[in-house]
Amino acid sequence: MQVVQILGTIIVGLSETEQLASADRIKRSYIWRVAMASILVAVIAALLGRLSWQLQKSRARVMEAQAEHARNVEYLAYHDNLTGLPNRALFSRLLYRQIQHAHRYKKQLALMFLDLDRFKEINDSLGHEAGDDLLKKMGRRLGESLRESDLVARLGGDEFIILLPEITEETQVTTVAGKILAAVAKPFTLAEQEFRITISIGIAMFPADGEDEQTLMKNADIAMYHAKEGGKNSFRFYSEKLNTDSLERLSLESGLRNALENNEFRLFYQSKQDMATGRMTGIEALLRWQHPDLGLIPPMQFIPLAEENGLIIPIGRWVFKTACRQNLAWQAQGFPKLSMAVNISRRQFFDEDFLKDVGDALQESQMAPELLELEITESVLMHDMDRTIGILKELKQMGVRVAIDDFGTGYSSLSKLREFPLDTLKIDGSFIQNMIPHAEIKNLTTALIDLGRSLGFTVVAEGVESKEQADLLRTHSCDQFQGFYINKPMPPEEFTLNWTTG
Ligand SMILES: Nc1nc2c(ncn2[C@@H]2O[C@@H]3COP(=O)(O)O[C@H]4[C@@H](O)[C@H](n5cnc6c(=O)[nH]c(N)nc65)O[C@@H]4COP(=O)(O)O[C@H]3[C@H]2O)c(=O)[nH]1
Repeated sequence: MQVVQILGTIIVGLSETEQLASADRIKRSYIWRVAMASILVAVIAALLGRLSWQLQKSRARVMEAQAEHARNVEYLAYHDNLTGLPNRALFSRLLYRQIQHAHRYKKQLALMFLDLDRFKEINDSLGHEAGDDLLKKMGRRLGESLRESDLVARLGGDEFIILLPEITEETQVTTVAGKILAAVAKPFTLAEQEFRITISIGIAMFPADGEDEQTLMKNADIAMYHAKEGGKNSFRFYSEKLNTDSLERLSLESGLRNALENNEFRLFYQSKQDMATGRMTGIEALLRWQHPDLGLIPPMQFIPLAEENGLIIPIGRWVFKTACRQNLAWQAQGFPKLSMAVNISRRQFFDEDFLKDVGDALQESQMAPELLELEITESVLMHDMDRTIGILKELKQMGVRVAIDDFGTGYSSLSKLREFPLDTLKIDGSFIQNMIPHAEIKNLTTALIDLGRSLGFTVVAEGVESKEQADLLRTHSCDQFQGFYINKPMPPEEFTLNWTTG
């Protein structure tokens, strides 16, 4: 078409230069348009290329994000999100593999079950944040006291588990357990305060104490339970004997269920004295279980069990009814009117029928409310402050007295103590028994006496065993005391006899 135009121009008779100039213009315009078209095509191609590259990149990003998500899900499924340690599921897998390996190469393994002593108390008194903080710090400390090849995991709550592979002799395990106890013994800073924490460790060995995961875990748990029973802050290897003891615990539990019906509980009584005059000021009722086969069982062996399974509620009801009745019986026999103290466990105190049960016991026995003193521990006090204060106020309205028991062993916030409507502060026996040999405990005990008195409480020293202790307490203006130095807890008949003659 353009060639025809050029020929057309020549035909109309223009000079050669003019004709060439015109053809040249048309040619340049043609080249320019071709160049523009090529650039356009190149730009479009470049844009398309970039688009496809971006598409590929974003596809790769999506795939990477999906992989990352899958990795996160897997991490969360196999790790404890508080401490970042492997969780039960991952530990179980790794343990299974290690057992197979140890089996094939005839090696030993050690499984350690760890449980924090009194973790609940810390959680309850300092709050869950401090409890979580402690668990995180504990996880880190455990990791630091082990070798790379050892494995530590958190099973949940305050339970940790450790696997030591390639053990050749038991002493290696003992060394590691000692190292762990020492690492944990250093103070922890929680809620800006320093705390000392202890743990109990139960150890089961592969293959001696079990050849599969379940048996090893169960036996390490049994050993841990016995380490706790034996005074906490210690470790214990599993043995057949421990297993028998655990079976005994089970039978104890089933026996406890029938003990109330079978009338197997007894109350023993211990008196309190005025420090200055030596006059008897009150009586404490202490529970015992007269087991048909095992004999007289002290409360600490079955009360935690009764707390766990809820039996403490009917047992506790029986305790304050019996104690009120006994007090009235003594009054009827002509003995002076004295206060009767009864221990209340946490589960009982927060039970919805608690106030009604106290009221019923008073009404039924016709004992004056001001003669009933309920002893609660520091951990009850700090568990749920608002609720506790509400219950204490209602008890006050009923005229009942309240004592804080085992004072000094918990984590009471001293500044909060004044907010509770309490009457008596009982200093724990462990202070009294250690204040003569240890000057710092003596100072602490006298500080507790001063604190209690300054808050207007009656201060009672528990567990006084010697004249020396009683004399020291007297010089520091303690109000009353209780302990083997005066008398041991005894059955009502013996108590009556003692009262008559003493
Ligand atoms: N080493 C020593 N110990 C002394 C001395 N004087 C008294 N004790 C013992 O110290 C414990 C004092 O009672 P607690 O601190 O309330 O501690 C009580 C209390 O927390 C709990 N408990 C006892 N009876 C009941 C009850 O009826 N209900 C509830 N919930 N808990 C109870 O069981 C704990 C232990 O009671 P028990 O074995 O009777 O032990 C009693 C008592 O026998 C002494 O001079 N030296």
